[in-house]
Amino acid sequence: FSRTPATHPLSPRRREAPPREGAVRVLPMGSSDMASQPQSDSVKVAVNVRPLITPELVLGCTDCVTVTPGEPQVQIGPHVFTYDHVYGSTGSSSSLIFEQCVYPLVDSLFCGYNTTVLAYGQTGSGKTYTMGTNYSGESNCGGIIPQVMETIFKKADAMKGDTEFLIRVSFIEIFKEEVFDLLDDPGSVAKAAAPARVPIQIRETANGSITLAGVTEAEVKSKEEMALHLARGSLSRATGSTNMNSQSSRSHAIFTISIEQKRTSSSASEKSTSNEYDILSSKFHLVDLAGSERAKRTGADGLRLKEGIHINRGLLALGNVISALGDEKKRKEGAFVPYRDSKLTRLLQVCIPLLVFLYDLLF
Ligand SMILES: Nc1ncnc2c1ncn2[C@@H]1O[C@H](COP(=O)(O)OP(=O)(O)OP(=O)(O)O)[C@@H](O)[C@H]1O
Repeated sequence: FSRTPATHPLSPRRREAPPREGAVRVLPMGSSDMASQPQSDSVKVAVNVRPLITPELVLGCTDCVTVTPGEPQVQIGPHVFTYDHVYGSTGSSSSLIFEQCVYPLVDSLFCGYNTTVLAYGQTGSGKTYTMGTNYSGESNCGGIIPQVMETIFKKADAMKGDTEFLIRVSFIEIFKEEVFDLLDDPGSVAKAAAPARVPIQIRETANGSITLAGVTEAEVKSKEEMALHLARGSLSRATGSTNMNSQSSRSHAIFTISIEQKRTSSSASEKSTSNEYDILSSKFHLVDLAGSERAKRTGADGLRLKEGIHINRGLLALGNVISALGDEKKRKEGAFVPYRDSKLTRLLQVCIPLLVFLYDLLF
């Protein structure tokens, strides 16, 4: 069976820092199994503060984010924000992000939970770098996605004595409010502007789950094979140059790893006595959002400006969904959650239950 959480109520943050302006809300899981776990284990919100990059140093930019020593807290001017973790700058080393925030999710994946890591932040703040979405098999191996891939195959290898695995990947982007399959055509590069691209339709099944009609789900047998799909999809992803990022992602990208585990016959007899599963299915969604942007600072006009408007609209819809889920009173009253306001929230509706926000900071 698949232990996909069915609902996803929100609870207030455990720890508050004055003032609360701009604080990121936390989304806990909702199934009865998950509800029995401590909230602190369910959801984490982490900030990764990237260092200044060469063009910024050339312009004489300086850091304006201060990390409170020994605390997962950042200060920007008079405002203080507290999270579960703060990485980069004088906080913990960014190399710990995977171990502390993501590794436990890979464990959950193997226990049958759907899990999600979502990178959110201003354009140029380092989301793609942190997620490792552009991993080509050589560079950027410190990114989250390559480490997830490696860990999944290591775990699967260790379990292959009594478990069969079917591992598949899909890779989609939401570009100007249309969903595109990034794995549908191996040969094409930079297809975003090509009129021939046919968007995928989002469908809702009778039991309320969201599916993407005809999306490519490629079976993979090794980390290398999975990395090839990631690299191929990333090449197809819509990117463009703005004043704030020479290679700015112009779409929200979701790389999904699906795992089906089946006990082999040697362990089947144990299974019948231990009331275990036949097939356990779970998904890991790795979401690299396009960055929020201000046209004045990105210098966007024409097509870029239109893209920016779509990006901001999707992010605003995501914020509204999170706010709606975060209002405990409204939630208890069964208030409306505006999932249908954008394709992004529609798709994330299925993966919001277990969510790690990676909040990349750049000021
Ligand atoms: N931790 C880091 N250390 C060094 N360089 C970094 C780091 N994070 C990001 N960068 C650099 O900063 C630049 C912007 O990063 P990136 O493209 O990942 O931003 P982004 O948030 O994905 O932007 P957008 O939303 O526009 O796509 C890149 O040149 C990247 O190499």
